[in-house]
Amino acid sequence: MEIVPGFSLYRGLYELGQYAFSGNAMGATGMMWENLKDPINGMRDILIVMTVEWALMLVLAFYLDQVSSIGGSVGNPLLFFRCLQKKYAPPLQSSFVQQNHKVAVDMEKADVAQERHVVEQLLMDSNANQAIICDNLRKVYPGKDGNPDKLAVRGLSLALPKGQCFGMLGPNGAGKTSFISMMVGLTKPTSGTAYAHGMDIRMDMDDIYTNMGVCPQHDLLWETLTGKEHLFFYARLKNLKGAALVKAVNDSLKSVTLFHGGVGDKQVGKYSGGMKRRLSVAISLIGDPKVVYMDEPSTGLDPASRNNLWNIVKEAKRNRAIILTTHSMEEAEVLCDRLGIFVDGEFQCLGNPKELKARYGGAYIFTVTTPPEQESEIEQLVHRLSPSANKIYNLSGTQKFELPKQEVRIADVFHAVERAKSRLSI
Ligand SMILES: Nc1ncnc2c1ncn2[C@@H]1O[C@H](COP(=O)(O)OP(=O)(O)OP(=O)(O)O)[C@@H](O)[C@H]1O
Repeated sequence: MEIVPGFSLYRGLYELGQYAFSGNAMGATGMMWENLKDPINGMRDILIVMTVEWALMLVLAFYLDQVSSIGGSVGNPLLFFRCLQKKYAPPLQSSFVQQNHKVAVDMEKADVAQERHVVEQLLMDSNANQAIICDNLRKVYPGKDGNPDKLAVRGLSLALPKGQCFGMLGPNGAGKTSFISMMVGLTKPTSGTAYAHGMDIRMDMDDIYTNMGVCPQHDLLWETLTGKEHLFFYARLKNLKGAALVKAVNDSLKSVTLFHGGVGDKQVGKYSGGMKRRLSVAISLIGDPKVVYMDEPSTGLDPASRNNLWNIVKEAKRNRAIILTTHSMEEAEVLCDRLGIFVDGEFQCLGNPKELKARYGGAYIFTVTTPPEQESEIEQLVHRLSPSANKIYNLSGTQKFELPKQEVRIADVFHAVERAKSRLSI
């Protein structure tokens, strides 16, 4: 019975009480140290049992405490020990991780680290006059249906002055739209923040909106409204009124070449893709916003419409800060003063487009336009010239390929094209 902690405690107290009672009656002392050895009172066994049980209960209490904090692994004690091992494992040596004989070094690229440093300095300087400052911006989408969390943007730091167009160049799923969504207030950052002219995107979004323009990735237009009506609507949201409102709308239509011939008065449903995209850009620029975000503004446009749109953006960037996302290095080169290659939620490098191209560009870009039915012949020709050529663009007969520099000679490409001209309409 004494193995049960409550009974051993009771037995010990009882024996102490008995000794005290009889000692009191006989004018002697109560229990002494030497009485502990007496096998009749069993005090020694009681103390041993209680000491051992105290140690066991301590371990059990620690286990239950850890299990409840790990979350429901009572049925799997191994999981507990694995977690414990992980939790109390010695820290890894600095940023070196030895994995399967490969040494991975977690090191931020020099230009990205430099940008982070600039941002830190600017944040400490109360007179800093930057149009946009992003401070360690992170976006994590919680995992659903047992899938792990998705880290879409991993600690992005960026400073952008007025008059600069910054390009974010990256593949699908890199996190460009997630970044823009945070900047325009569609989603909240998981951590970090950003400032547009000193206003915090976490608290001052209402004020930021009055000075911000957005060209979303997909045109958000009403098919039954005219281009002009769209611009009137958005201009009024920017508090334009009276003559200033009419002038702003007409100037805007002219700037995107939708003014003449009454195009601005046609319903948007009748617009071509290029016209819709130009209207979206005009909407983003109406009301003279000081900060503009453009998410892949030229996606899906033919070369002529794209050039047209590029001219509009070039003109627009003069007195504002623009952040533009794109898949095209060519677009970034034409429009952007500075460029960041954005992959897997973080910048891989930052710099001006020429600098980055000189540093990393190992390929020629070969663009060719033919009637659509001759596309496959062009593709075969390119692969004969350069077996590992990569097609990066294809739209109604216009194809663009990346040819690795070490695989082709420019002269061979020109000769091949000259010969092909006799059979193809290049
Ligand atoms: N609401 C969401 N919930 C969960 N995951 C998301 C959500 N939105 C985006 N993601 C994931 O985050 C990652 C980044 O997506 P994002 O759309 O920002 O990339 P992107 O660079 O804009 O791609 P694209 O060029 O195709 O538009 C992707 O893996 C995507 O699947």
